Amino acid sequence: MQSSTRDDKPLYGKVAVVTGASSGIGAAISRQLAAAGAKVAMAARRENLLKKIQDEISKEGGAALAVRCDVTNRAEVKELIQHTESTLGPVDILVNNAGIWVIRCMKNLHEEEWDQQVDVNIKGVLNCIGAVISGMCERKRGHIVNMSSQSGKTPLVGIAVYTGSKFFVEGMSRTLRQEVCKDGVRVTCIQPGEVETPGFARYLMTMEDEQVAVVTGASCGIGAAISRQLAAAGAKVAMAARRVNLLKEIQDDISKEGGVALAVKCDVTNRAEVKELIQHTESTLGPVDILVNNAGIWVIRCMKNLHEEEWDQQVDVNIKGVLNCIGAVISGMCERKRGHIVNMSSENGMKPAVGFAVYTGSKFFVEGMSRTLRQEVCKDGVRVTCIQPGDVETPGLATTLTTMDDEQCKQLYTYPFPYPVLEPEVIAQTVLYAVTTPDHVAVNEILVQPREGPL
Ligand SMILES: NC(=O)C1=CN([C@@H]2O[C@H](COP(=O)(O)OP(=O)(O)OC[C@H]3O[C@@H](n4cnc5c(N)ncnc54)[C@H](OP(=O)(O)O)[C@@H]3O)[C@@H](O)[C@H]2O)C=CC1
Ligand SMILES: N[C@@H](C=O)C(=O)O
Repeated sequence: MQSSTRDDKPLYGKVAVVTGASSGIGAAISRQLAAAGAKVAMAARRENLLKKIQDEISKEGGAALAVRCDVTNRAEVKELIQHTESTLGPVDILVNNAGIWVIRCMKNLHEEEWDQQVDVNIKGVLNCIGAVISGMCERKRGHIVNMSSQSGKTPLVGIAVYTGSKFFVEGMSRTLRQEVCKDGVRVTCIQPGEVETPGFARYLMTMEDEQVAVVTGASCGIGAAISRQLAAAGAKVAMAARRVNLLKEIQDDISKEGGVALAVKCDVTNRAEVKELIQHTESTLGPVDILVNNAGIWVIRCMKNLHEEEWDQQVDVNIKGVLNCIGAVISGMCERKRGHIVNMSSENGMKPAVGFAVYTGSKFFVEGMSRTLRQEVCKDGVRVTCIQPGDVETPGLATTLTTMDDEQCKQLYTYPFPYPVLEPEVIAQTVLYAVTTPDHVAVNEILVQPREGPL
């Protein structure tokens, strides 16, 4: 069995187990992980299909192992992991992809189908986690990726038991994440919409053609990282903020790297300035393909302390500023039948946090508006993505946490954090991933947090 020889591959030397690997998403995941340098144990009941994929991966210079396994059989799952570990090494990544669904209303009472879906989608996932979790925690390293579904978030007539099983995956995953986050183990849920398998092999994260992106809040922190990343991927980037001196420094850096960037002074709370930003961008770089609404501010202070001017500032930037930018690009994007709006939300768009009430409200606004806008423009060729970061090391984070004067909040939040937080580049990568997927693909939400700071 050949294994990856180049150690510049991101998963070089890692061992991955992928269930449901004989077709569809599981086969595509296996190929992608092998191409990234991992040694992949592919598990499914149809061993003949696995061996075909194994041969294809080997011809590409990858390392794959075909293992017949029915995930509903705990003994077979334990054998799968033992065989993998003795052949390839300790398991670093488990992808619980095996799953089945039947489209039939419950009132038609095909209870044996209920049992089958529970056995594969719930017990099968638990069997696999049970076989790897102790080893991962002992090694202080591991990643469990559970294939959930859009049905893990919203109900759909005819697939009640399937939906229930994916809600199980979501709930169990969120709890397991909290349990093992300090053991060096990460837990990720993937929530696909309809997927036409067989898979597609095009490598993501590269831009098909020169696209024009506008990034607000680009003078530092996450916005600066996004600008650099998009420019490096080939986009022409208009960077907007009030501190144009900082923008110009970043523009120079990008130019030295051979990229194309424009520094534009703009206060997103000023609608006229935003319209001028877009007009200048379109006349200089071309029609706007991507808008990244990144500019945002927050103040850590309990509402009862009544700093109402801070409330207004956060509403003006995080809500009105976002609306001003969308208002300046949405018609053009719909006319061109092409566009991508990326709204920088936050983990605080998903949960409350003492001291962040108005900020949290602004991010909940972003989430609700984005979900609705997405439905309005999805047939106009326009996509809307929300990025939901946990704590990210930026000037904003450092400033707000070190200048906090609210006693109640000072008891709650320490800085630096007791665990590693995210780098701005990590968030920039999520934006690049979302905007480089093919037009028919919509990455709607990406929640990315410090491993030890899960929701
Ligand atoms: N850091 C974190 O932990 C997290 C941040 N986020 C979100 O990420 C985004 C960026 O945060 P982060 O990089 O940390 O913040 P920073 O404070 O480091 O940077 C904020 C950026 O926004 C710009 N900005 C602020 N107000 C305005 C305005 N009125 N008009 C134009 N630009 C403005 C600033 O530029 P200038 O002052 O030059 O105008 C700066 O470039 C925000 O939306 C934030 O809510 C979400 C989750 C976590
Ligand atoms: N880290 C928060 C801002 O400080 C956020 O999650 O947005």
